[in-house]
Amino acid sequence: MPMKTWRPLPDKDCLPAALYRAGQVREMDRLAIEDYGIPGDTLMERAGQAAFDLLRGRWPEARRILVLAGTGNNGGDGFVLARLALQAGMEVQILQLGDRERIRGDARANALRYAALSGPWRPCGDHLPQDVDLIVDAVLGTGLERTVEGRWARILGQVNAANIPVLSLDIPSGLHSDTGSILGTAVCADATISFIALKQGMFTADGPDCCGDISFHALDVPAWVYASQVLSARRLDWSSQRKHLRPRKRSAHKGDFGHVLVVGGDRGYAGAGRLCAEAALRTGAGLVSLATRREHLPGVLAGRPEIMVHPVEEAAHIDPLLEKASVIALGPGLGRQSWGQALWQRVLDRELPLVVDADALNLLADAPRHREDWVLTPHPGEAARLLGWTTRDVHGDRFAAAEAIQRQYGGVVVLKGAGSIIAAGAHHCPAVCSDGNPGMASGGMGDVLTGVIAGWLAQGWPIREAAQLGVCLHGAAGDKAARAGERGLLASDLMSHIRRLANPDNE
Ligand SMILES: NC(=O)C1=CN([C@@H]2O[C@H](COP(=O)(O)OP(=O)(O)OC[C@H]3O[C@@H](n4cnc5c(N)ncnc54)[C@H](O)[C@@H]3O)[C@@H](O)[C@H]2O)[C@@H](O)CC1
Ligand SMILES: [K+]
Repeated sequence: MPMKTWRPLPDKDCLPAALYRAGQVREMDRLAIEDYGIPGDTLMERAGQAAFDLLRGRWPEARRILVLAGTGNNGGDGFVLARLALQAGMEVQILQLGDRERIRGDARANALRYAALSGPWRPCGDHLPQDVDLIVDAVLGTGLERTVEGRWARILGQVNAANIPVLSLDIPSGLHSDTGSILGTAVCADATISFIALKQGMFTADGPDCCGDISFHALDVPAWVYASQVLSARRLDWSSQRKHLRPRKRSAHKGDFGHVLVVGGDRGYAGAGRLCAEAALRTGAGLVSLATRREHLPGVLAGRPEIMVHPVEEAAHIDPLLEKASVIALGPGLGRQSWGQALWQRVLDRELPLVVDADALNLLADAPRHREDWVLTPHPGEAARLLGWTTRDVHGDRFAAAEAIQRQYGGVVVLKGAGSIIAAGAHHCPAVCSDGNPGMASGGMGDVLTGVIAGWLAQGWPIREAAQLGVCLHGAAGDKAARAGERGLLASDLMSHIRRLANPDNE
């Protein structure tokens, strides 16, 4: 059999933005097969071939291939790949999870084709062979319907513990296509090649950890098949968002770019307000004021004199500042004491676009309100409080959590964490940001995000667009800063990158 030439692994920029749920991809399969007349066997052949091409390109030295196969069509893809590998002269073995008698249809046809070449195919015992160069995970795909347990869980655990590269077909086994949460146990792959459409769960919660490098093959399914489905989510990154930015007019003055008022920084939290204010300035806000405790003034001014710092000891002191502001960022270091509570109440009475973060979200959870002109930026713990869910529930379905907060509280919700989700109401599909890295799990990063979103709002962007631009700019700045290492990354390390990225022409 002639060997296909290798196409390089597409980088993130080449991945489609449209994301779907497993049920939608199943419907696309059905349409392609029944209405367009592409035999299911042909789709499976294309899937196995695409995966084999990727394998050859990424691991050219691999000779000994172990394919872990389930009993569904995901296993069928694995049988195609196994046959192609065998025909290419590789040493191949298939370990079967589940009863091989249950394999049906196209998967069965491909299992028999493989067996006809005398390829080793044996039931999976309790131990994973270690003398292989590569493991192909073809156990479970979009058909995952319950928790992975027993022998299956033990074997997937051994796959993760072995120091052997793993390629997952379609989606890592055990990862839920719709939520990105692990059902019991899931494979953590080095690379995943996804077929027909990207699944929304690959980009949030456990998805990024499990998938490794994501690659995509449409299996030449025609465009109208995609048109039959409304995408369930949209993948965003800075490289797509930056296209919305235009150079400033030469005649611009600072009044054109708004005035952000940051409200926060109770005793002991001076840094939060300062980080937020500086991030708004670096994003391009014309003016930034910070309303905070009197004792924080000297420190903030010494470090960043461009921030107009105002002492606010009583809530009424903030009124003149509210008159001048065009956007408010409320919450960084606000605390939940009487000082923070009084400011929260005072600010809520004004009709100004708001970014609400940190303790302001906890105050909101205590006394829920609904507004359309705010961006709420909870992390999973704050999201859980807003909803009365557990943090585990939030992690279990981050899309549902973000949408539920949006329904209850209005505006635009940014659910932070790996694969931040932006929910903006029933008329917009949720977005998930694929920028960012675990180095950003450190104090002050949320304050910077709040400032960045407020910075875009101040420059006139509508709240949904400001939230999208903000989340992606923040994630991309974090990725740039993390080039020097994820551990030890500081929130303030993002500032110079925010500035550079916010000016795409200068990058
Ligand atoms: N024509 C098609 O439908 C195509 C399907 N493709 C592949 O087919 C996959 C979907 O195939 P299927 O719908 O057959 O589903 P899967 O192959 O993902 O698995 C379904 C089987 O696994 C069992 N199962 C589900 N959860 C389990 C668990 N936790 N523990 C043990 N067993 C479990 C189910 O009972 C069922 O027997 C895709 O992910 C993709 O890899 C591709 O070949 C492209 C074409
Ligand atoms: K899989």
